[in-house]
Amino acid sequence: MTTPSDPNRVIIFDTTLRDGEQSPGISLNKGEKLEIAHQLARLGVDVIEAGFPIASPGDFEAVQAIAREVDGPVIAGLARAQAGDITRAGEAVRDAAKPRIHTFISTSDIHIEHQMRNTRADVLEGAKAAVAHAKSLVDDVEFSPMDATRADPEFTAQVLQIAIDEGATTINVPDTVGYATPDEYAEFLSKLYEYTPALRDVVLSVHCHDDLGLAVPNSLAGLSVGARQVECAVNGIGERAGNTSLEEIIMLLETRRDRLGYTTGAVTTEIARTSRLVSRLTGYAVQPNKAIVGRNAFSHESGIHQDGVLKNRQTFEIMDPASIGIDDAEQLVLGKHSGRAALKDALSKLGYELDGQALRQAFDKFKEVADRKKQVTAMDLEALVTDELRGDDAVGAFRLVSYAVEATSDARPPHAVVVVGTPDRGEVSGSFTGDGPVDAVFRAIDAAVGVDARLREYRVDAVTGGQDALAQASVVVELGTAGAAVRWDLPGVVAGDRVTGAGQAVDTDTIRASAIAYLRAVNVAARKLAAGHRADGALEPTP
Ligand SMILES: CC(=O)SCCNC(=O)CCNC(=O)[C@H](O)C(C)(C)COP(=O)(O)OP(=O)(O)OC[C@H]1O[C@@H](n2cnc3c(N)ncnc32)[C@H](O)[C@@H]1OP(=O)(O)O
Ligand SMILES: CC(C)C(=O)C(=O)O
Repeated sequence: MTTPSDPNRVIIFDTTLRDGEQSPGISLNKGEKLEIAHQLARLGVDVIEAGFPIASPGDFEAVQAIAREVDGPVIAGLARAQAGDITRAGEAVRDAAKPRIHTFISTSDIHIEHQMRNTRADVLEGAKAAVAHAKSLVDDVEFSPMDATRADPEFTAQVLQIAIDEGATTINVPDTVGYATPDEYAEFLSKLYEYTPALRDVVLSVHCHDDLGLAVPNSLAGLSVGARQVECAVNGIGERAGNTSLEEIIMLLETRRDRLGYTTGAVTTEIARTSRLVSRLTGYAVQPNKAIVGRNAFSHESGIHQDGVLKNRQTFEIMDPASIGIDDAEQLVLGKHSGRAALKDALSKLGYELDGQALRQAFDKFKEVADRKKQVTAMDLEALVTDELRGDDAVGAFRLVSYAVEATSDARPPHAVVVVGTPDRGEVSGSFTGDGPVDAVFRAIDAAVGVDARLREYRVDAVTGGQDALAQASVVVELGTAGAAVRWDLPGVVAGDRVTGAGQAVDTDTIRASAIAYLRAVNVAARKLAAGHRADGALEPTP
């Protein structure tokens, strides 16, 4: 490839389809590799390392298909310093508009002695032959001294000199086992420049692994001493702990261009889509707190942060989610650390404009739920607010004060004791032994209040999924004066009237939600009775 004229332009070399695919459990077929390669081209990467053609017929075909079909980036195939590998890689990338062969051989003594079981002289010879062979097939040849950061820099420099002499146009210095620290890596590269001045005539590349979590900092350190190509993989996948994460390095360079001065050709708005595609096709989920593409990367949960973001996003955000292609980031996540500002904002998005006492009430309820529930979703919030807005637990109605239920798996039937606040008689209590815990609570309520309500419908739904989901209880009761022991005076109640009342309530505790819903249903029915409604809904003229 032609070297960019801007000296600070960083070449993005994507190895998702080669080193990324080396992650345990990942195996991409030709169609999947093509789909990812097309997306990488849309993302504007400069080089796609499409695979290791000697590895399998399938990988060869995938590299060949990418070379033939994907326009824009350089298409590279990896090859050991072996004639067969290089020939195969050459065949695979031949039809690309911009083909590259990337060949490598180790320069560390540990690899020379224990893996390749040969000598430094063999490595010098192997590198020379490999680069010469690759150069006979394509113009664009990249050479890597594998395990360089654990190798003798002088010997590595000697190998690099040979590779450059044979026509390598990019020299990539891998931290193969993710061992170097940023200072060491920068120093190592500086030494290579010192020992091999010809390195200034080619592109120096960095390829870092994340074994100690230093892949991105090491890549940045490499750039600081002159490297201008970064090898990286989407979502940071790759051998063992993975490679430099593509989205992190690109957004680091783009976001901190003010300080660092580097540019890339990346279309950053394609980052989120690329991450999702790679995650879906590889089966590798992205951790929620992953920088840039994690679900939480643009979310704020705590009240102080949310308040700041609502006032001005820059208070707690260094990047705009839209810049990586996220237009609908759920920025404010409601949980136990959230404050009124975020709650008010979330409610307003749901169409509820709450202030003053109503907001305070909703906030208290929200905190109560958030203490028991990891995250309060929009659906939870809506259920809570409508619950709160029903407001019929207030003055003039029955309201649940407390309940206790005893339910066991032995023969004893469940027993409930309930205390209810009444409009005119203070707190009254009742108890009942029922068929089930909910039945016991409902009948204990009847006993406390002094009604003979008939349960017509009862349903419990989970508002959202998960173990800590809010329960929404829906109850319909029928209440009548005929034969019922109604022991309170309601103005206008006519003997023989029967009416229905419906109530709903939301709580993390199913029994509590059920009890409140039941009392609300009783309140509604009692109000209807007082107003002279019949069970069929028609108005009964009161005498
Ligand atoms: C750091 C990296 O990520 S390097 C890339 C790693 N990626 C892969 O290995 C994925 C694809 N690999 C494969 O499919 C297989 O390993 C193949 C097809 C390449 C080779 O398979 P095999 O011939 O069965 O060899 P095997 O994998 O058992 O061993 C690797 C051989 O390559 C040799 N080798 C390793 N690196 C190099 C190199 N850069 N140049 C030359 N030879 C090398 C080893 O010394 C060993 O040779 P030996 O069998 O004579 O001891
Ligand atoms: C082949 C080389 C570049 C490699 O993947 C490594 O050393 O990690």
